[in-house]
Amino acid sequence: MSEPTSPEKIFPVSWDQFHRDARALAWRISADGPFEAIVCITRGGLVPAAVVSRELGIRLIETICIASRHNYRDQGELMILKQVAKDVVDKAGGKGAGVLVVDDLVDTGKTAGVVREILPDAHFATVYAKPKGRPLVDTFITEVSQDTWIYFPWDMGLAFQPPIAKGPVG
Ligand SMILES: O=P(O)(O)OC[C@H]1O[C@H](OP(=O)(O)OP(=O)(O)O)[C@H](O)[C@@H]1O
Ligand SMILES: O=c1[nH]c(=O)c2nc[nH]c2[nH]1
Ligand SMILES: [Mg+2]
Repeated sequence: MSEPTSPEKIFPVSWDQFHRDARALAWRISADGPFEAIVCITRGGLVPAAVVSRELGIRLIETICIASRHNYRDQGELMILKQVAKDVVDKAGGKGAGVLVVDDLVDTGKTAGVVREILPDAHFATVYAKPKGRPLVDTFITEVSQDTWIYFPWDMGLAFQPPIAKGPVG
């Protein structure tokens, strides 16, 4: 994905906002359960999975470890570093029924597509969604345009902001 240049194409999310949105996601999927287990897509799915598991009382948490962006924003070859444990797949009749898959966002849908192949009957939930990936998730909270980059709170720190009247720096 190319770097978004105009300010309206950047979507920064604070911890507070992320917590509210993850909790809203839990509310939205609460009627679709009960779920026996959460499969969290690391690493981004770890944070919403913690919030959703607390809200819905789900204590069986499994991971599937996937990396697709090896140079921050550039999408490369998708690598599955760790598969879903067999007992979790088997628990769900082999296809994921009763399993909740959680990730922070769906962008191109590549990651969600790979996990769907493993757990086709699971319920897929992400906090944010972009249009290309949206058909691959069952529930999400906020949609942003495809050329927006979402900045998550764990990737950011406090920084000085030059006054608007000074114009762009550099
Ligand atoms: O819909 P896609 O185009 O596949 O992109 C979405 C995925 O990309 C990011 O993960 P990434 O692979 O960057 O790893 P991370 O979760 O460890 O940050 C994000 O957390 C999603 O899992
Ligand atoms: O921090 C991120 N923001 C995004 O918009 C995005 N899309 C894929 N992967 C992403 N990571
Ligand atoms: Mg991820």
